[in-house]
Amino acid sequence: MTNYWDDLQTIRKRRPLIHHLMNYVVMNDAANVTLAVGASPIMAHAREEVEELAAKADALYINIGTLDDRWVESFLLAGKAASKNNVPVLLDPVGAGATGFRTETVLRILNETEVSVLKGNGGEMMALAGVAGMIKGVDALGEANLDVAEKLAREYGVTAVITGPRDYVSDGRRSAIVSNGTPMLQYITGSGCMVGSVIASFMAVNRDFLVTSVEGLVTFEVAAEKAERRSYGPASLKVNLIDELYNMKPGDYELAKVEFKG
Ligand SMILES: Nc1ncnc2c1ncn2[C@@H]1O[C@H](COP(=O)(O)OP(=O)(O)O)[C@@H](O)[C@H]1O
Ligand SMILES: Cc1ncsc1CCOP(=O)(O)O
Ligand SMILES: [Mg+2]
Repeated sequence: MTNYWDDLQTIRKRRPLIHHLMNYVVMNDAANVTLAVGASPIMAHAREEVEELAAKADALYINIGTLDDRWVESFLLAGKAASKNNVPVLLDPVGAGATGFRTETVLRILNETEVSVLKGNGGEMMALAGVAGMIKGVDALGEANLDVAEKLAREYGVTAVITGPRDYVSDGRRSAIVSNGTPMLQYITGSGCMVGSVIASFMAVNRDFLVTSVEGLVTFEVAAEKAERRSYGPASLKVNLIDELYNMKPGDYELAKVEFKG
């Protein structure tokens, strides 16, 4: 089912264009991570150009992290243009549940555009499933579970990806749990945003979104595990992580810890 290495090679060969509407905090890191896996990032959120770019991209990544009214207009314009042109969309609901504006914006994007993958941390995804109080700003206060991923997948017609110590993935029919990664990822701002860039790069070359979600999670997290061995703390982890993504080898995928269900 998953063919990590073949899909990574396809990314490196085709260099798909990944249009990001990415928050200001993580914009530079997400671009570097996208380049390191072999795809081609553009970070663009002006309403004057997002439709044109999203329509021609190989995947669209909407991350609401530093939203305001103008960004929201751009999210919807880009999402609709992508949907109309069969471009897959990944949505990261950063801080959903922390404010009404964030939750409402996520629900508008889900209702008005064709989102393929909804990826958030445990607190954000629990909030979207109707469980309040598990988010502080952009950080989760606890873990979710596979039932929540299945519920969200069915309710919104998406592949739901809930990140955390273990990642829960479901398309409503099939599910998977990914147990790679390292706790030190919690000390880098944007680790969730960056794994989104890797998943979006896989979505650009394979339309089985349960598979591409697992491929993106495993690629990012195995690279993080390797990077941690050479890192003194979070700052060097981030640098080493980009290097390890760039240097992924077929044998690295033997470290994948994935349990498929259904
Ligand atoms: N305790 C942990 N152990 C291993 N990996 C983790 C841990 N916490 C987070 N991760 C990994 O870090 C990345 C970001 O996840 P998370 O921290 O949930 O997102 P966010 O940064 O959006 O809050 C994911 O790849 C996730 O699997
Ligand atoms: C700190 C912060 N504030 C607004 S967006 C952002 C980055 C969030 O990144 P992540 O969701 O990967 O933790
Ligand atoms: Mg996040």
